[in-house]
Amino acid sequence: MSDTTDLIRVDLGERSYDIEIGSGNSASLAGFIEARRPTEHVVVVTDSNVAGLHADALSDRLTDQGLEVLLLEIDAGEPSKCADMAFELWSRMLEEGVDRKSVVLAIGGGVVGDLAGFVAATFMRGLPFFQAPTTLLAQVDSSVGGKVGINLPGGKNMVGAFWQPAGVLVDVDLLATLPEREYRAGMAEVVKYGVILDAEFFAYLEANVEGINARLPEVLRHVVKRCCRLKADVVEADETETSGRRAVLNYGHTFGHALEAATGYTRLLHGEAVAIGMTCAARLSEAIGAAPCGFTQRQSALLETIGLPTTTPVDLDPEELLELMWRDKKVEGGQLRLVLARTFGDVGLFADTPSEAILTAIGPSTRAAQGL
Ligand SMILES: NC(=O)c1ccc[n+]([C@@H]2O[C@H](COP(=O)([O-])OP(=O)(O)OC[C@H]3O[C@@H](n4cnc5c(N)ncnc54)[C@H](O)[C@@H]3O)[C@@H](O)[C@H]2O)c1
Ligand SMILES: O=C(O)C(=O)C[C@@H](O)[C@H](O)[C@H](O)COP(=O)(O)O
Ligand SMILES: [Zn+2]
Repeated sequence: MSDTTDLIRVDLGERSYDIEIGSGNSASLAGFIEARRPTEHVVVVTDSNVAGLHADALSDRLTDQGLEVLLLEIDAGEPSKCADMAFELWSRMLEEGVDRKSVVLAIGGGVVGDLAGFVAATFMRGLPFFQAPTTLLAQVDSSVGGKVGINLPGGKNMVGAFWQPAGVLVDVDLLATLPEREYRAGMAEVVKYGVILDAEFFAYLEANVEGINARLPEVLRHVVKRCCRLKADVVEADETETSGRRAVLNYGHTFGHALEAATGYTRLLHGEAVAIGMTCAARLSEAIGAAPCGFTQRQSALLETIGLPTTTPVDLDPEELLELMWRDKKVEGGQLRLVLARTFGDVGLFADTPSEAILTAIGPSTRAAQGL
């Protein structure tokens, strides 16, 4: 373990918590939990990839340190973020005698975190919940802020809750085993933070693409810390997405979630869908005159250098995608509200965007061209 860890405080009154960021610090997970929610029993939720790589060993360590551990493993992948899987976890917890003194610990990526958090929020009307994120995406975004939930076949994250974790322990060393494609997908959310909140951070990413692609530890630590602080600030200002401030975190997501649903949650990773969605949002921002000419080009250049997709798959029908976009949780009073950009570091909610402009921003479709 490194000598130093960084602590980021998420200030939410009685729901406040720490994000601890370090290298090798997952070795002290038991102490991190017990210092915040004294307990004897931990329900560890993980997935079939993370189990053998990290979660089994971390669970053994918790046991060695005196905690009783129930280890629950789900199949890896987005399709597990569903009602059937939540039902299976609730049922196992009931059978195994989990009670209100137990805590739930997610060890995995955003799928594990969102699902385990939803189960924690609902089992016996709510158990304390900890996150030990193991993907870049989860370390910079999904483990922070308390959005937990599951997908419906027709809509992403359609059932869920705001259930803040009692603590988040980020060990960047765990990223060493992350497959390249998953790492790049996490970078999409990182780029998002630069675009929506911090032009200087966006420029830092542009200047450090080599270090990013090489996963240099100092670059990773800086990236994780900056994203967590930026997200914490937004969540502190608008915990439950009521005032509209939190909606900025949704940049690219109305398009992205439609792409994920249209492809059955199996073809595109969330981060890949967000990268394409951010490109659509940027194009639309320019088209309506909100963002200056060249904005999309600069954003796409960074996404593409990192190896992320920026074009809508040609077999998808823009009209069908637009229909799916109307299921977005930001739809209000019969208006589709989209997060669009004014410039780097400055985005906001826009209503009344003409459908034709949205369809054009989604991009050309060979299906439409073929009259399908
Ligand atoms: N709650 C939020 O605020 C929020 C924010 C962003 C995204 N999300 C959600 O997060 C999900 C995507 O998360 P994700 O990208 O982490 O996907 P994921 O959880 O599916 O993990 C990606 C893949 O990496 C594997 N993996 C995880 N850690 C690993 C490691 N250290 N080494 C090797 N393999 C590892 C997993 O088994 C999986 O196959 C989506 O459902 C998205 O909607 C939620
Ligand atoms: O935390 C948030 O708020 C976000 O919007 C972060 C997003 O990256 C994340 O994908 C989130 O799950 C999307 O939320 P949703 O409310 O649009 O389902
Ligand atoms: Zn996201």
